[in-house]
Amino acid sequence: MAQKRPFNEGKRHFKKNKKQKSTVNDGSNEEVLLADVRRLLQDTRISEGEEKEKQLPEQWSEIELDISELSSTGDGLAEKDGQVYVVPFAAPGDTITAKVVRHVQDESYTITDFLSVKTASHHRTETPRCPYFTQCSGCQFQHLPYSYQLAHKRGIVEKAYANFSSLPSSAVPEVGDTIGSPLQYGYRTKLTPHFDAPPGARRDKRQGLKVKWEEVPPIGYMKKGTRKTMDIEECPIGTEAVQQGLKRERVRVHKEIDNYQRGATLLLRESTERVKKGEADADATAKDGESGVVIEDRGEYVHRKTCITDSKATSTEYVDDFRFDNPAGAFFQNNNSILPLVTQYIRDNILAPVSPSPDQSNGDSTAVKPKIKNMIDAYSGSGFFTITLSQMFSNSIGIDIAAQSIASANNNAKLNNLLPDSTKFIASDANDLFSAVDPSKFKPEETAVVIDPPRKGCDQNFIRQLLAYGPERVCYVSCNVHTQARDVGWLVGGLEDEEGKALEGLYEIESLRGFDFFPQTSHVEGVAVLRKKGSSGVGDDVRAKEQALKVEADGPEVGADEVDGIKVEAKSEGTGTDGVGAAR
Ligand SMILES: C[S@@+](CC[C@H](N)C(=O)[O-])C[C@H]1O[C@@H](n2cnc3c(N)ncnc32)[C@H](O)[C@@H]1O
Repeated sequence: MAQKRPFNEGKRHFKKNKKQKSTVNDGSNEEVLLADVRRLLQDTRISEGEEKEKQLPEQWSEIELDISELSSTGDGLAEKDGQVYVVPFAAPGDTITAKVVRHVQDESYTITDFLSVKTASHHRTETPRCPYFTQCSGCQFQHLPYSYQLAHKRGIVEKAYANFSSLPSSAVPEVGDTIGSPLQYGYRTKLTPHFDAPPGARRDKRQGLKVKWEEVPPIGYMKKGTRKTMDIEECPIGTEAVQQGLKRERVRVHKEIDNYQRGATLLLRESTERVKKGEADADATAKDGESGVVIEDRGEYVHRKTCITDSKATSTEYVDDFRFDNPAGAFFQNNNSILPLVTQYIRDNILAPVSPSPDQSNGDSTAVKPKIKNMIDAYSGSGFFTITLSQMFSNSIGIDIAAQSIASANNNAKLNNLLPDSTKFIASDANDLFSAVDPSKFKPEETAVVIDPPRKGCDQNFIRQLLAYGPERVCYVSCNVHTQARDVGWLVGGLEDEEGKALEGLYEIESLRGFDFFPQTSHVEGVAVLRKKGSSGVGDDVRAKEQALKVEADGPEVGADEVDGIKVEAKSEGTGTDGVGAAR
């Protein structure tokens, strides 16, 4: 049983009804967890003014906890005596033996380490495939059935909009079922395990000495709840080619460790060679079993999959029949198996809904000419959405701050036979985009905007400019549904301009759902489709904005690049880093 003593002896602990902190948030794990903790505490909170001395278990003591729910960060939550305990690798209904790690005094919650399951929940039905599950920080849900994971992720999207959008519930539609990943293990096309320098390496370097490796360090991922790297020999969420790459890289590092002067992050990125069956190089199939090559039968093609470890080498991925070539170290979506589902979903939803006319009773709505003919893909990376959606639009423009990604995007447009006068890419900060849009060429009522920013979401300035431009439709894709909810909240409910004056929101949420890009983890990719409020035509307010934008867009600036109605400052540098799954 847990030993108890007054936490922080001598101090009185009150359950306060204190004013909650601002929810203008950064979508960090801590903030998301806190929202769940506060909501759980609301049910147990004692009335204002009432005092209670809180007895909290000692640090590092063992306690038993009854898990009542899963947080949006993937942890089990247990409430006990007005304190919430955060327990990794748990399931609602479990009784868990856990170790107390840290009390977060001001917010009445305690971080614990998972030790063992005392009584198993009926949800705990799966045998984890990974031997490191419950130690490695990468996966949270290998003990839970996939249907449960998907339902939980729907709840994450619901809570994100309830906690972080600042919208009334009436403005948020029912969240759709989470679309599952066709592959639930063996899906991840990129892994980045790392190893640390030996103790004293910095001092040796400062003294000009060669770093001494007494032994090969652990090569893997962070151990849950620590800053230590744990040795990982296999990672079953990686694709077969990537897992083989992990084995080879481990052997190589073991041999070459003395050549390293510091710790390092290893890159394991799948690359695919597509060969038509029956054609000359189809003897590729004969290479099945060849070390490092994984053969996949893809109908009329054979896919030969290998693992690249040089970040500058080119990796190739096929999404349906679209081909994407990227430097292996650059950002590209990591779960290829779900990408055809997400692109098809966006194709089905991005245009204003069109009702088939009576002579189209077969439901073929393609004969109805949609009024939207332009697409702007802000945060385009190497063109994934621009290219997979471009056939739907007369003009598509992708913008990304990373010049390297834009170079790849231009190359990818060529590889997919897209015409340069209809699909273009520009290296620029998305924040500069809408102030430079010429609405006479890119009419807002004829334009849909796709947004797929990094985890931190959009800059407020970007949102203000998007509202000023006012495209007919917006499709917001995000690997962080909490910052997405915040940003969508501004697009729907408005925000302040730079002088603090209220800017009205222009949109309503048409649909909202998650896609499970990362099975076995608590991550969920959100897709929100927005339409202009009451839209079918162009209102006076939009016409006024068009007029204002025409004035702003008058005359090219020095050094500006003009591409068919969009004038932007070309940027020569960018991050180009992977914004997803920092643990790997
Ligand atoms: C999550 S990735 C999405 C990339 C692309 N949509 C895809 O699916 O491959 C986010 C992208 O935003 C870009 N980015 C980050 N900040 C930006 C900014 N201020 N303006 C334009 N692009 C930016 C990054 O370079 C990265 O390519």
